[in-house]
Amino acid sequence: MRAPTRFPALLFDFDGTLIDSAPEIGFALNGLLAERGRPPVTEAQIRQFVGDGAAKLVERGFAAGGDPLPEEELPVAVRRYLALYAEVPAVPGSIYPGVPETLERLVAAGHRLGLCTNKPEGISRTLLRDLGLGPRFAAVVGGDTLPRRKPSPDPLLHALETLGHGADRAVMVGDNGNDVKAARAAGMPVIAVSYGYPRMPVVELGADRVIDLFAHLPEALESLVD
Ligand SMILES: O=C(O)COP(=O)(O)O
Ligand SMILES: [Mg+2]
Repeated sequence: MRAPTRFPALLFDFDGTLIDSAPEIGFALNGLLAERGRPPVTEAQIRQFVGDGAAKLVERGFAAGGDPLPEEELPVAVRRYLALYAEVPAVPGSIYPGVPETLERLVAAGHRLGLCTNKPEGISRTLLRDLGLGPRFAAVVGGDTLPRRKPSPDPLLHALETLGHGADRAVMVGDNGNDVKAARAAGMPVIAVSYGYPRMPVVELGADRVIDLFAHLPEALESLVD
């Protein structure tokens, strides 16, 4: 029989943690900007813009050109961006090294996995499926699933309800301040990856551990056990 694990529930951020999605997001956002006669944004800018959901991304994309979109035009622009993004095929090479194997290993070791992303839930589910990662996740919570998204603890607590474990038996894994804040507010430890889109030096995020490779996650989880 498998030994019971100290942290049976593991929650993961998506963009910048499991996948390097900036090129695909940039393709869709620049498609929208081009349609509106706006200048494109660079991939480096996209990395700064991702993490607060689709509306913030679109807002930042327009503002980057020096001419912010009037607030009332944002919902239509966001819908168009999401339609363009949904058309971008999933790129298997966008999965960070070691992710599929490590997730498989964690599930085999008895962990239940949840995705907590600020990306819309529908697109997240489709992407997980197309990348072959869908079966690993027993819960998926997106930026539009609940009234509040990360840094609110709500998405994390909602995923934990589905997984059937309390925050005291769970760990969050993410790449930016929203992930750390949400985990803290939910009362759970957090591990940060150093290769994502953190918008500040990753050591300053205040995570319990920082890992440079996703494959180091099982070891980092071990080191959290008191
Ligand atoms: O802002 C987004 O759309 C996604 O961000 P996340 O997967 O890193 O939460
Ligand atoms: Mg992220």
